[in-house]
Amino acid sequence: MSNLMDKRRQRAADDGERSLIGPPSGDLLDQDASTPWFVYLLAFFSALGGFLFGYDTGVVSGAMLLLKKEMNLNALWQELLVSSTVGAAALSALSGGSLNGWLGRRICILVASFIFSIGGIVLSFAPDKVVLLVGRIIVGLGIGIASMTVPVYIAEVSPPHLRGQLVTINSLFITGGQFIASVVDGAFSYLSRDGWRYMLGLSIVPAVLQFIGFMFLPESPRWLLQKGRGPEARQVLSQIRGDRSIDEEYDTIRTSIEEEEREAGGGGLVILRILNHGPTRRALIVGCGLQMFQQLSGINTVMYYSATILQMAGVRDDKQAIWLAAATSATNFVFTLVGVWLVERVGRRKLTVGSLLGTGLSLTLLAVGFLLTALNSPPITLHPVNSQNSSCRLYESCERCMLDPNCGFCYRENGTRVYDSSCAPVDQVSTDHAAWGSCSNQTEAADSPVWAYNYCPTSYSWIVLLGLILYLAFFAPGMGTMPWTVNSEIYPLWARSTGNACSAGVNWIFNVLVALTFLHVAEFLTYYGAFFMYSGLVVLALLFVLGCLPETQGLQLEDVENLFAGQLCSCGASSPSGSRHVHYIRVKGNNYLPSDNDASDVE
Ligand SMILES: O[C@H]1[C@H](O)[C@@H](O)[C@H](O)[C@@H](O)[C@H]1O
Repeated sequence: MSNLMDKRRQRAADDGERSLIGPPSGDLLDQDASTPWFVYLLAFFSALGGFLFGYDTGVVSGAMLLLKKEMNLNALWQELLVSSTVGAAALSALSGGSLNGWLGRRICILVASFIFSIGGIVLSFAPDKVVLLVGRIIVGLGIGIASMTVPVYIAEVSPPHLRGQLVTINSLFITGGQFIASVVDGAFSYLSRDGWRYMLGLSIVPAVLQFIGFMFLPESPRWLLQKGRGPEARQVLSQIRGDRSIDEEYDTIRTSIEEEEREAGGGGLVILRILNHGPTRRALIVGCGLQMFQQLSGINTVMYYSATILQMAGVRDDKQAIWLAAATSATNFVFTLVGVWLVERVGRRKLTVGSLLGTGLSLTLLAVGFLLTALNSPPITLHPVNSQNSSCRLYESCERCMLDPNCGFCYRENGTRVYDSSCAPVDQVSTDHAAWGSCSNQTEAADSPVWAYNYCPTSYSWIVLLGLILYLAFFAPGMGTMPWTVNSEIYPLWARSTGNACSAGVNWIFNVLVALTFLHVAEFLTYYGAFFMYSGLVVLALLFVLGCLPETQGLQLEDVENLFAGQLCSCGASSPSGSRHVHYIRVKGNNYLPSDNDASDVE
């Protein structure tokens, strides 16, 4: 298929020479033309899917604080309510590929927003934990479809020079959803009865808004053309491109679909065709690799663990911790905005490489903070007699005690001095207090002992806090956004739905894996070991990106495939300008006659 791109580029160059206005880079011309507001409207309504993804994954932590008290949820049920959504998202993202190719992007977004609405209703009226679980699974099904469809839809309707920015807006909406969820969690945490119903139910508002919006918004012109619905595609394209001539873009898409279909060899399972075809196979490896490394960089662990990091730093009050956790999501959101701003300025590759470098260093800083904390872990001074038949009596220091999920560290403090410390078993119903002893009934009194379930008091908490902020500042603009953006643009049309379904599925699978393994990894490797391990994984990610991620900035979607023509890890070497498709604008009565409608001479 790279031959076909070469042919097209050759023709483009020839045409450029013939053109009276010369062969300027089409990207420059595209950038000069103003972008119709309609494209922004489309991006906004689609990105509501990203918002719901962020809201529904983020809101559960605050809702759980209330739910576990009201419904007496044990650790297994809490785990189930969190992971079931992510697990369901993995399954629906994987199956969303065929749905997307068959029904189209628009219908899939409508289906996702319908599912989100039903999920929100089920959750907010749930009478018991089983119905809650059903609601969380329904919401997960919506998240999976939205996470793979929305970036594809935005990429397909965007003009090339804005594509990166508009798709990255979807990631901005994801972190925005997580931020709003944390604010809603904070606000409703004061409502101890039924507060969770509002937290979980509020997602109905954006879901319904998106559903109504998409009843009136058009299908992707690329999908329409692929289905042979040319006139409709032409109509949508002229609607989203405003006054600009769409002939060149329309013909490029049409020709490329025809050539793709001829060369990729029709029938058969798309995934098998992808695997048998070098360039798409390589694109799939890059896409899935990016999504895998996004999760292996530990973002969700760091976000989830931020509440504990804040407790380590001395925040004792529950309410204060909830609001500071909102500040963590706000940091993630603000730095995603930096990504939206940078993506069309520095390109995807540089942004990802820079982000990984910073992420790796911040993870190392986090690990060093935890290492210093462990090395200076306070000793256990009290060994109450009734702890004899629990594993907690075996530990001599806070570090070992808090790493055991059955135990917590109970102590008093005087300034930075820790005294009267013991290792006590955790209450089976709630990890908020010990099963017995002085930490079993927590009071607000200033002299009451402190119950540290999964952390140790330390004077190095500032290093950990600094590591956390730096981590988010580096992760969010690059690794938080680029895996979604790059995946929306690296596959040819025939492989786009399936490619995105696979890579989004990989994202969700690694999301569950990291979440389910973190506590065990911490138990075996300690916290600093776990964070050193994540930094090691980031080094691998960096090597992968340096070797394999080509720059897709400014290219028309139809030309991106060409970047994967060579050996897999020579991708990094390809320069965008070397493979850039040459466009030129047809000027009526100048280099373009109204009767000139031959696709072959417009490329
Ligand atoms: O891109 C997003 C974003 O970075 C979120 O903060 C994270 O929770 C998701 O797992 C990730 O896919």
